[in-house]
This record gives sequence, structure tokens and C-alpha cells, in this order.
Amino acid sequence: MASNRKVMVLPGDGIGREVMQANMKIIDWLAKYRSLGFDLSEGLVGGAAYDAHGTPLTDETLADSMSADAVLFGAVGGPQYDDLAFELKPERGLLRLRKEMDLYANLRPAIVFPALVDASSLKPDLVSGLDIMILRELCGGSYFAEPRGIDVREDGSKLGYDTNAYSTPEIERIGRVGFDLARKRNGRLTSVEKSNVMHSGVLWREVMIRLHGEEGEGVELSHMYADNCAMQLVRAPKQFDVIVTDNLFGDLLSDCAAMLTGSLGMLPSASLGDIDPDTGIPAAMYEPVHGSAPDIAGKGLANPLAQFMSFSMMLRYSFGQAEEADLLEQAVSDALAVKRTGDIMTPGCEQTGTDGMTAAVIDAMDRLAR
Ligand SMILES: NC(=O)c1ccc[n+]([C@@H]2O[C@H](COP(=O)([O-])OP(=O)(O)OC[C@H]3O[C@@H](n4cnc5c(N)ncnc54)[C@H](O)[C@@H]3O)[C@@H](O)[C@H]2O)c1
Ligand SMILES: CC(C)[C@H](C(=O)O)[C@@H](O)C(=O)O
Ligand SMILES: [Mg+2]
Repeated sequence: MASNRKVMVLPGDGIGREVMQANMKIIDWLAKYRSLGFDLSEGLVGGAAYDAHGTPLTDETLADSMSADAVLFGAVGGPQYDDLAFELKPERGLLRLRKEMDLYANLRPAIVFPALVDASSLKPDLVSGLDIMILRELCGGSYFAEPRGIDVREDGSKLGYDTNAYSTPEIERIGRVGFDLARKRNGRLTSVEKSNVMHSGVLWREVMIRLHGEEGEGVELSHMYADNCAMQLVRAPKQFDVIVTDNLFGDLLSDCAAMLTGSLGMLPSASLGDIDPDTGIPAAMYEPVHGSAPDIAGKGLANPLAQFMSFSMMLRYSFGQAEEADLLEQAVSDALAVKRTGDIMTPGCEQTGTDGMTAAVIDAMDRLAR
């Protein structure tokens, strides 16, 4: 189907390939029943790209991704790549995409579907109705700041180091996204750092307070140390609306938030950059929060819902297809009442695999669209 919605599809490795294959069935359904077409190209990333080309991301795939309207990503990694040189590891492909596309704002929503209240490892009343957004800075901090490396010292021992540095503009741009998101939600923004021990945290808090005064009208800003935030997320997660935090803390806190929703297989994400003045859409990549899950890869057991909801974020944020995004999210919610993959299984439900879960979502879409 002819379309100006150019999407670069990067399935990656392990269950990334399985959940992406499932996502294609959703895309086919939208083409067939909603006349919603995409101009799809597919590329290799991570271990798959290393196996074929000796690098986790070729310049061509990067260029294709940058010229697409959006990138749909699966997952990368696997134990067979553990001994590769640092720059050749599958994860470097993902990190290069994020950095080169300047996707600094990573939105990780943690929503508890009513059907999954019992799948969470927390008590039902703590998570029922939970809807929080973790906003993770994605292009700076200890993932990218220099200096970093492993040096050999005079005595022959080695020193491995990374730098957790943030500049004022880096904090300002993620802070602005945080205020915008909070304004569109329930008006509460929690800025998370460790200003009690880290200079980058002191600057982070200082900039957030100034931004709040300058452009944070209508938003209630609070501050929390990252270690306390991890504790609060499992003690009383509903106290949060939007959490804005740095790259490393955001990585940890979002995995923690995943378990509130029942499984890592439920957490989608959108990685966004600045809005292109010509197209009016942001540079964007949509990626589930989970990895390639080597322990279940190749068995057809993976939960595809984080992938589907990442795609739904693409419909919403890149293509303004809110109606289709709502439909898909409602279908996911309905399907959970019928079938469950093993990671979200609770007694009394019917257990299925990736294909069965996908079929249940498509059945629900059929029913909803009728
Ligand atoms: N975005 C990404 O590509 C990404 C994210 C995280 C980890 N990784 C990589 O993935 C590899 C494995 O990492 P890990 O084991 O720490 O994390 P992981 O997310 O792959 O798996 C953690 C646990 O969660 C389970 N799980 C994850 N997603 C699931 C799903 N959709 N359905 C059912 N169960 C699911 C796995 O079976 C495993 O038990 C590593 O190479 C890591 O670097 C990649
Ligand atoms: C695979 C890895 C590079 C990645 C990260 O650390 O950012 C992952 O854990 C994530 O959460 O997206
Ligand atoms: Mg992570």
C-alpha cells in the first residue's frame, strides 16, 4: 500500500525477531481493515548485523534509519556475543542509533491493565489503576560522557571508568519534555538524581528548579534521590505521575517499574528527539524496554505486548493515528482477559505463546472494529 509513513524495521536478536514478526500481523491488520499503510524497510542490528557484516550497525542501516519517519526496534544481544570487543557488542548498535539520531527523551510508561493486577509482584491495591511515566534521558550521562575506557596503570593493574556528566543544555531539554508531559497528564513531576553525592545531580536539581520557575507553570515539581525513588516505586508507586531522570537511573528504575505492571514484557517505550520543522514529527525510535531474553528465545514463548504497545506509541507520536493507537491498546487490554503468555500467567487464565497472544489481540481488534 502506498504511504508516506516511512518506517525502518529493526528486529534485532532473540525474542526481538519473534515479537517483531508478531507486530507485522498487527501492521497487516491495519492495512487490511483500516487502509493504514506503511512504507516498510527492514534492516539488521545487533548480533544479527555483526554476524552478517562484522559490525552491530552498518552506516547504511544508520542512514536508512535516520531518513525514515520512525524506527521500529525489537531487541538486541545474546550470550554468544559476550566475548566480542566492546565496540562490536550488539548493544553498541542500539546505543549508536540513539546517539546519532539524538533521541534524548525516552518515554517509558508503566500502566497496570485491570486484568493484570494479580500478575504484579506487589499487592493488588498498590498497583491497581497505576499509570506512571518514566522519562529517561537517553543520550548523555554515564552511557556516553567522556572520558570513559579501561587504562593499564604503571603497576600493570587496570582502571575501568565512565563519567556521569550532564551539561545545562542537556538537562534543560529533557527537563522541558518532563514539564510538557506532566502538564498533559496529572501535573506532577518528580525529578530524580543523587544531588547528595554527585555533582551532576547538584546541577540537575539546580537546572530543574530554575526551569520550573521559568516555564513550569501548572506543574508541581518535587525532587527525590534515586535510591529512595527505587524504594518508593515498590512501596507506593501511585504517588508518582511523571518521573524525569538521567540515563543510568532511568534504565534501572524502568526495569523496576516493569514488575509493577506484571512483566518486563509489558513495558513499551518511545525514544524521541527534536521535532523536524519540515515534517512536524520528531526523530523517533520505538523499542520495548525488554531485551532479547536468551532464556526463552526460539521457543515461541515471548510476550509480544510491549512490542505492540511500542508500535502503538509510534502510531500516536509519529503519525497522529490516535484512533488506531486507542484501538490497539484496548485490544491488548481485552486480550489479557482471555489469554496470557507465561510471564504474566495467573491461575485461572489460559496460557499461550507469542502466536496465541497475537491472535487474541487480533481477535479483539476484529471485535472492537466491528
Ligand atoms: N533494548 C534492548 O535491545 C535490550 C534491553 C535490555 C537488555 N538487552 C540485552 O538482552 C540480553 C539479555 O538481557 P537480560 O536477560 O538482562 O534482559 P531481558 O529483558 O532480555 O530478560 C530479562 C528477563 O525477562 C524475561 N523477559 C524479557 N522480555 C520478555 C518478554 N517479552 N516475554 C516474556 N519474558 C520476557 C526474560 O525471559 C528474562 O527472564 C543482553 O544481551 C542485554 O544486553 C537488550
Ligand atoms: C541494551 C541496553 C543498551 C539498554 C540500555 O541500557 O539502555 C537496555 O537495557 C534498555 O533499557 O533499553
Ligand atoms: Mg534496561
